[in-house]
Amino acid sequence: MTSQTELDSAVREILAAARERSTDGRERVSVDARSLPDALARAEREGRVPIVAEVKPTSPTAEGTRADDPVELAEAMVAGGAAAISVLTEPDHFGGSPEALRRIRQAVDVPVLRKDFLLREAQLDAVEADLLLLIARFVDDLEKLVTAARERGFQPLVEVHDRDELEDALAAGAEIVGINNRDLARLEVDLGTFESVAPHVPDDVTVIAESGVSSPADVRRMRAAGADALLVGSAIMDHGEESDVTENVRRLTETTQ
Ligand SMILES: O=C(O)c1ccccc1NCC(=O)[C@H](O)[C@H](O)COP(=O)(O)O
Repeated sequence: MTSQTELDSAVREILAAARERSTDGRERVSVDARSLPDALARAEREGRVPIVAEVKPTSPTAEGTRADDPVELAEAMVAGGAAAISVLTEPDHFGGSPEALRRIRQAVDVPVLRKDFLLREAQLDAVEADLLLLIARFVDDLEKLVTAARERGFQPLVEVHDRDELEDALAAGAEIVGINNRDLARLEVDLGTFESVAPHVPDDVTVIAESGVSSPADVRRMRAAGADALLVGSAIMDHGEESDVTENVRRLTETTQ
């Protein structure tokens, strides 16, 4: 785990809030998950770039907040060809909620990823989702949380930012790895991160390029570097302009080589 003093102040606040959020009275969930690898394969067969489109009302680096109904946003993303949907459930810094994810998963038929800052087992039970994000940098016992996620039926997506974290993720049994181009210590984005870490991911592991993808040229770059899928939030949500989410997704899913 990274020392707290090395982290951007916004990330320190996010983690502090995650630690304090109550998990009282929760029952353990049991999920019948929709397969992400199957959804990615289907997009490939149908000639779409596999995009995991993110419902992210706001963020510490966003220029504003989108107040649209999250279900309408997710449906619009699927209409644009998204292979899966990622939903921020963090309430204080990203404007998300477990309830928004629950409604979205009911409304769409693609896999839904719960994107949050999960630090301990009881936090996994807030809502049913097909995939759960576990950030290697922030989790003390990654193998324990990967196992706990699988016991509930979730597909864990383990996020890494460098080779050491990738080794930790693989040692913990990760079968789906996200390489985050955003350095969560400084919040700077560099697509070169994916290019440097992805060659070390074994062929039988699904690898997703996360963050900083905003154009067809970025899509081509990440695909050339080996991305099985791309996770895109800001460029689709377009917080400043509030442009058409379906068109924003379609521009990426229809990217040709
Ligand atoms: O997006 C942020 O501002 C942010 C700030 C602090 C911690 C995490 C943050 N983002 C989490 C993500 O991983 C992204 O939402 C996701 O990968 C999509 O990235 P993007 O397409 O660049 O919005």
